[in-house]
Amino acid sequence: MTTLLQVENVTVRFGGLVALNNVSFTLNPGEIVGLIGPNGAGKTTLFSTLVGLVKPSEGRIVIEGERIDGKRPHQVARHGMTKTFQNVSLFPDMNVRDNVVVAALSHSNLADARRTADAALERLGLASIADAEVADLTFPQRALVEVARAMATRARILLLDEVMAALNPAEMDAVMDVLSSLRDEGLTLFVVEHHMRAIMRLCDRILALQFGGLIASGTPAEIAANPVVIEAYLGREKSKEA
Ligand SMILES: Nc1ncnc2c1ncn2[C@@H]1O[C@H](COP(=O)(O)OP(=O)(O)OP(=O)(O)O)[C@@H](O)[C@H]1O
Repeated sequence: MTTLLQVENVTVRFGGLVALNNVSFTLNPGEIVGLIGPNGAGKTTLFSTLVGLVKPSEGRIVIEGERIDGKRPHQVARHGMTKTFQNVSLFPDMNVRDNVVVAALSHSNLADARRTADAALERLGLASIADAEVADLTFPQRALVEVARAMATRARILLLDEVMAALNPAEMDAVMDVLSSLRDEGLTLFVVEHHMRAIMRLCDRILALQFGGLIASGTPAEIAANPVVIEAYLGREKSKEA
């Protein structure tokens, strides 16, 4: 399979703190990859680094043969990778369509941006609420509008940062069905979610971070059975739930 994104030996230091330590992995077209790890493991830093909000201290990030590390977020978006923003991405005073139009304006004039926005809303089953105010939406609708905004940038790699955080299990299942269908159409999703059930059900592959380093990578079943991951993360979650 052709590699879409290649992350090679990426290290990020904030002063003396090593937030990411020599991280390497690839993402392929049409897969959903989860990123897990305890609080402070470096998940947000990795997402921010991928989209150009944080510059790596060392390493290379390559999309289809072109280096994107050191580029700014709007340039990275033009290479096809964008990220949702945890809880803060939507403009509450604007309606759903305009929230998505704003994202599409990064590459289009207004008329094209409106068409792109309407197509994304239609694709995600949100056409009927295009004129609704964001403040009036349910949590699952908000989650899908965030995904629509990311899609409207024409990204092929969507980094989803806890878009399902506020959802109940049934709502999560509905959003996961939509995400799976986007994957089946060829989009690549890289997902941070604290709900382990969602991560395990949704992802084709999972990467586990601890103290800024990748400690494991594998299918959900492999990750769930990995003693290092259980010790670092799942064990704590299980003991929290108990
Ligand atoms: N801008 C920054 N300046 C200094 N230190 C930072 C900065 N951003 C993150 N860090 C530190 O880097 C480490 C990794 O943080 P990060 O937020 O990436 O972890 P995380 O896995 O996303 O955690 P959480 O699950 O709590 O969101 C932490 O020790 C954090 O305090």
